[in-house]
Amino acid sequence: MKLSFSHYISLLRMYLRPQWFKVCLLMLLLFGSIGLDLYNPQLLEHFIDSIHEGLDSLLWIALLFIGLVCVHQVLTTLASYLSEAIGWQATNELRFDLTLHCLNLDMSFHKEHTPGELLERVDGDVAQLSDFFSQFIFYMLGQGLLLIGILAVTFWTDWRVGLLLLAFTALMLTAIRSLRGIAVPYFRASRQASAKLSSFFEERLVSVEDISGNGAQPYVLARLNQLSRQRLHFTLLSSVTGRFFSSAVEISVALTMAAALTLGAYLLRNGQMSLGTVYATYAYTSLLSGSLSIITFQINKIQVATASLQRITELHHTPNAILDGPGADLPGGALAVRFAQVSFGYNPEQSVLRDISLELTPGRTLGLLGRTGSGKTTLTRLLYRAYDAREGSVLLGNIDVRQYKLAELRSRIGVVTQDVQLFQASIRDNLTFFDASISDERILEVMTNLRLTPWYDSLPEGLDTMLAAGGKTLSSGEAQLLAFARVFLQDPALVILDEASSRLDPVTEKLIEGAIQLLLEGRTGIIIAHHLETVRHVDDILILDEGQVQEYGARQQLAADPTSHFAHLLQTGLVEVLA
Ligand SMILES: Nc1ncnc2c1ncn2[C@@H]1O[C@H](COP(=O)(O)OP(=O)(O)OP(=O)(O)O)[C@@H](O)[C@H]1O
Repeated sequence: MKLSFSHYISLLRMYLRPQWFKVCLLMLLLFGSIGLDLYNPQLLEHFIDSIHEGLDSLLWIALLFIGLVCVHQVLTTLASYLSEAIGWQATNELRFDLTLHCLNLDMSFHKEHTPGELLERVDGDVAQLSDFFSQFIFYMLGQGLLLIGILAVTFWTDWRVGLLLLAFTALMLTAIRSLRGIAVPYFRASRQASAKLSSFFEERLVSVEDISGNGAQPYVLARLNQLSRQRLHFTLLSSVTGRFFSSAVEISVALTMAAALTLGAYLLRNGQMSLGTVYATYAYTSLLSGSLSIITFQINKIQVATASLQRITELHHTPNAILDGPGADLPGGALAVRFAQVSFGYNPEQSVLRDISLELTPGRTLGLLGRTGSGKTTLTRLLYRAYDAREGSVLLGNIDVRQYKLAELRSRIGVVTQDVQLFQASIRDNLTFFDASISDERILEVMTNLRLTPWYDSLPEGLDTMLAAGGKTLSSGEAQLLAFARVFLQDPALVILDEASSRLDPVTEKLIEGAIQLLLEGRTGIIIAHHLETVRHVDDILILDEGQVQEYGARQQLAADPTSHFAHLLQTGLVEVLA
C-alpha cells in the first residue's frame, strides 16, 4: 500500500491534536535551542577576534558561553522528555484503536491472521512509530529552520562561504529526496519476517505439550532456523541500504568541510577574513553537516516507520465482513429461532451448510446431532453472526439477525463452546468478563442456583482465586461449569451449548447436566450433543449430514418412529449417524 503525504499529516493531526499544549511547548523549546545553536559560533568568533583585548571582556564572553551551553542542555533535556511523552501517548492511543479494530473484525479475518502476527502489528509496528510521532516532525521542522538560519548567517558573514554551503545543502537535499524510499521495501519485508516469526512462536508455544509428546522438536528448530534466516536476510538488507545512505552523506560532509576550511584559509591569508570568522565558518559548516546528518537519520527512521505504517494502515483499512445492522428491537424473554433455506460456506468454493430450514418456538430446546464436520458448530455461528449466511435468512425473535445491532444481538445469546476461553485473572473476573458492576452476591447466587457451591467452597481464595494462563489449572469439566456460570450471569435469551466431546467424571457430569437444565429454563436452547444422554431432555432433534438436514422433528415423535435415524441411534447407542 502506497502512502501519500496527506496520510502522514492526517495521522499526525489525529494523534497529536489532543496533546496540542505539549506540542506547542516542544516547539518553543526547539526554537530556543536552534537560536542558541546559531548564536554560539558568533560568540566564539567574537571571543577569538577579541583575544588581544582585555582579559575581563574575554572572561565575560567565556562565562556567557558556559551559561548558554547550560541553558541549551536544560532546553534539550526538557524537549526530549516532552517528545518521549508525546510519542508514547500517541502510540498508546494508536495501539488502543488498532486493538479495538482487531477485536471487532470478523472471524474470517482472525482465521487468516494468527495472534502472533497481530501482536507484531498492534505492538511491534506501532512501537516503530513512536519516534515518528515524537521526533520526526519536530526534528524536520527544527533542522529545516536551522539550515535556513545557518545559510542566512553565513551569507551575511561572507557570501562566498554562504554560496559554498548553499551548493552543498542543495546537493544533499536533492540526494536525500531521490534516495528517500530506497530501503522501505526491505524494512517492510523485515517487519513481515518478524511477524511470521512471532506467529510461529505463538503457534508452537501453544502446542508445546503435543510437540514434546510427539518428539517434534527437531522440526520446530528447523523451521525456526529457516524463519530466523529470512528475517536476518531482510534486516541485513534494510540496515545496509540505510547505512549506504548515511555513508554517502558523511563523505559529502567531509568534502564540504575540507572545502570550507580551504576557502577560509585562503581568505584569511588574503586578509579578507578574520581568524574568528574562519572558526565561525568551520563551526557553521559542522553545524550544517550535523543538521543534514540528523535529517538523514530521521529519513532513515521514516523509512522504517513507513514500512510499519503501511502494515498498520492495511490493518486499519481491513473492512469488517460483518457489518452492524441498522438496529431493531429484540423482543424480551426467550427468543424464537428460524433458519429459512440457509446455505453457507467459509469460502466460495466450499458448501458447509445447504438449504437448512428449522424453526424453534421461544423456550424450546433443539438437540443438534451429526457426524464430525457435518456443520453443527457452523450452524450455531450464523446465529450470533460470527459469519453471515450466503443464502437464505437466519431469524431471531422473527427478525433477520442482520437487522440487529451486533452488540445487542450478541448480548442476548450465551455461548458455551468446548474450548472455554479462560484468562489469567481471578475467578471473579473470569466469570464477569471484567465487568465490575456485577456484584459478588449475584455471582454467589448464580453459583448456588447452578449447585456449584461445593466446587466454589473448594477454591482456596473464593472468587479471588487466580486462574493460570488459559485456565490450565482447571479440569475441562470445571472450565465448562465456569462457562455456564458466566452465561448465567449474562442472562441471555438464547443459549448455545457445544457439549464437551470427551467423557467427564460422573460427579462433574451430573453437575453439568443439572447446570444445563437450569440454564435452559425459560430460555431457547440449542445443544450440540456428543452424547445421547444429553439429548434426553431436549424438545426437538435435528440430525445434520454433510451440511444438510437428514432428519428434523420432535424428539418424542422421532424416538417413537422405529424407521427414524434417531430411533436407530438410540438403539445402537451411537451418537454419530451412519447413513
Ligand atoms: N473457520 C473455518 N474456516 C474454514 N472451514 C471451516 C471453519 N470451521 C469449520 N470449517 C469446516 O466446516 C465444516 C463443518 O465444520 P463444523 O465445525 O461446523 O462441524 P461440526 O459438525 O461442528 O464438527 P465437530 O462435531 O467435529 O465439532 C468442516 O469441514 C470444517 O473443516
